Amino acid sequence: MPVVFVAACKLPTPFAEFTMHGFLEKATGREHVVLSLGDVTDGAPVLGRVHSECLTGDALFSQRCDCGSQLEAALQAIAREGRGVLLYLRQEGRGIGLLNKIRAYELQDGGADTVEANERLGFAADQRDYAICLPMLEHVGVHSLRLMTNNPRKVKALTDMGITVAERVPLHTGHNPHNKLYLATKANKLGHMMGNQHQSEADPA
Ligand SMILES: Nc1nc2c(ncn2[C@@H]2O[C@H](COP(=O)(O)OP(=O)(O)OP(=O)(O)O)[C@@H](O)[C@H]2O)c(=O)[nH]1
Ligand SMILES: [Zn+2]
Repeated sequence: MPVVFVAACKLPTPFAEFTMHGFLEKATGREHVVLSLGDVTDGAPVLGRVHSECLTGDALFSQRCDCGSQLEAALQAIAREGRGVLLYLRQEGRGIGLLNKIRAYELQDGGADTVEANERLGFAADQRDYAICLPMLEHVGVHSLRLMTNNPRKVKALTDMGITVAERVPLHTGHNPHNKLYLATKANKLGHMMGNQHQSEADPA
């Protein structure tokens, strides 16, 4: 088992009182969490978000990306529904870590885009591995998601490991003048879907 469950507690937030489930990834020592709300074990597709850590956007209000705004919007949507899960994965900088992300930002300050910067540093454009999601979702009893994301590779990664993604729910928020090029590059080079169309299993356009 790549991750082991360690402990769970209540997590009151401005949006709702979630339950926070903590996990340890044995190979790396990374600590991940799932926030859950309501009964997510009844088998019906669960509104969910698989969020990759972004210290700058999630905690420090950076406008270089859309992460903080997406995190808040996802938690609000789950709270509105009264039911859902958010996986917070410690995959900072698409898996390259905070200091390398700062190196990548430095290159971007000199004109590189987000993909070129990673490649110049010797990394793939996206080094994330979603394998840990399966045991985390199994632990909280979720097998089917309505996934809030614009990233089709995230949908494919979860589907390939046996999670049903019943619907992709677009998550367009946090656009500002500082992240215009960043978002355009995600759409052009990383395949992110910037349209607002919801996609369901029955309608996999
Ligand atoms: N290497 C690198 N990582 C970045 C950069 N900007 C944001 N990130 C990281 O990218 C991750 C978020 O990925 P995104 O590509 O923004 O979005 P996503 O998770 O693939 O897709 P969504 O589900 O639609 O949000 C976080 O781990 C951020 O720290 C960057 O310029 N370089
Ligand atoms: Zn970010």
